Amino acid sequence: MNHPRPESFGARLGAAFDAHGHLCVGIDPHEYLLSDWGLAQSATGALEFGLRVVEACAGRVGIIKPQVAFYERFGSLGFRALEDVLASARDAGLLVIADAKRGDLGSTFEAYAAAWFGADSPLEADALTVAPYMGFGSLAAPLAQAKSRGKGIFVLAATSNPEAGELQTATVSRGSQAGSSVAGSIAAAVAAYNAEHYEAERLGSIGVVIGATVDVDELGISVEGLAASPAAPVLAPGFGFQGAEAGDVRRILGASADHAIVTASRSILSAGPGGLGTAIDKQVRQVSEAYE
Ligand SMILES: O=C(O)c1cc(=O)[nH]c(=O)n1[C@@H]1O[C@H](COP(=O)(O)O)[C@@H](O)[C@H]1O
Repeated sequence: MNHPRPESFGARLGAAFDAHGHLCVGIDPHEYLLSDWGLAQSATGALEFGLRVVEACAGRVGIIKPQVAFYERFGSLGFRALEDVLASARDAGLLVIADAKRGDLGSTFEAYAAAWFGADSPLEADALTVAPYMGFGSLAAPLAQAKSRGKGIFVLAATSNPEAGELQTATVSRGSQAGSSVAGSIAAAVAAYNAEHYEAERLGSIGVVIGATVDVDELGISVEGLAASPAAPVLAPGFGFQGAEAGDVRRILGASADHAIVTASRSILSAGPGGLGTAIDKQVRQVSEAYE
């Protein structure tokens, strides 16, 4: 069933929060998960895996996040499988964040945006994760394309991996954000972009990635700045397998928790195909209790 979609990504995200809460299920067909699920180590196995997750998510959550790398590893057949998973998610009315963590400069980034945002692209998704480490200005083309096509972008700011702090706490030496941490400068740039380009909306369409395992104060991120209207959505992976608990989302993200996407992959997917629905229901309950 195809639902008519509101115009901006931020508006669609707000509708998904209202209808289904804040949980996002990641689709990460790790090698060991394909084995545990009794599926082949192939694009066909990853396709079957993705389709079953989409089926279990439909009606239970509003947002999914396929991890592109687990499809890319099977080459063109893997991309074909991902295209089918994306099509099935679109048909199910799920909001799709393609986790491809793309990062490049100007005109090259424009081509990535065409791949993930193009209306006639087989890889079309609602939003894309991007890396800003070639400078926030390198995101100009995808930011403009996101705006014109009603898509969203999640910019890595403070990632959940333990080694990330070495770079992301470093001090920016030049420009309008001089003196801020790298993570803080990205968060501030995203907030400023939303204020300028999505001023009339409750939620901006440009978000940040903040791992649920990080200390936002130590990273120099202003969660109040992210929560100011229009609020920046926060994609927060790190729940479950990486150790963060959904019940702690308000403590971890403070004022920006209200606009957070609570993301988990392995902790849910390890329930296997038979237990997936129950595992999602349980996680949805835990997340909604955290928001009561
Ligand atoms: O952008 C992401 O989604 C992401 C950012 C980050 O800081 N940490 C992080 O774990 N992720 C992704 O989120 C997913 C986490 O998976 P689990 O640890 O199994 O829940 C993986 O697909 C990661 O690539």
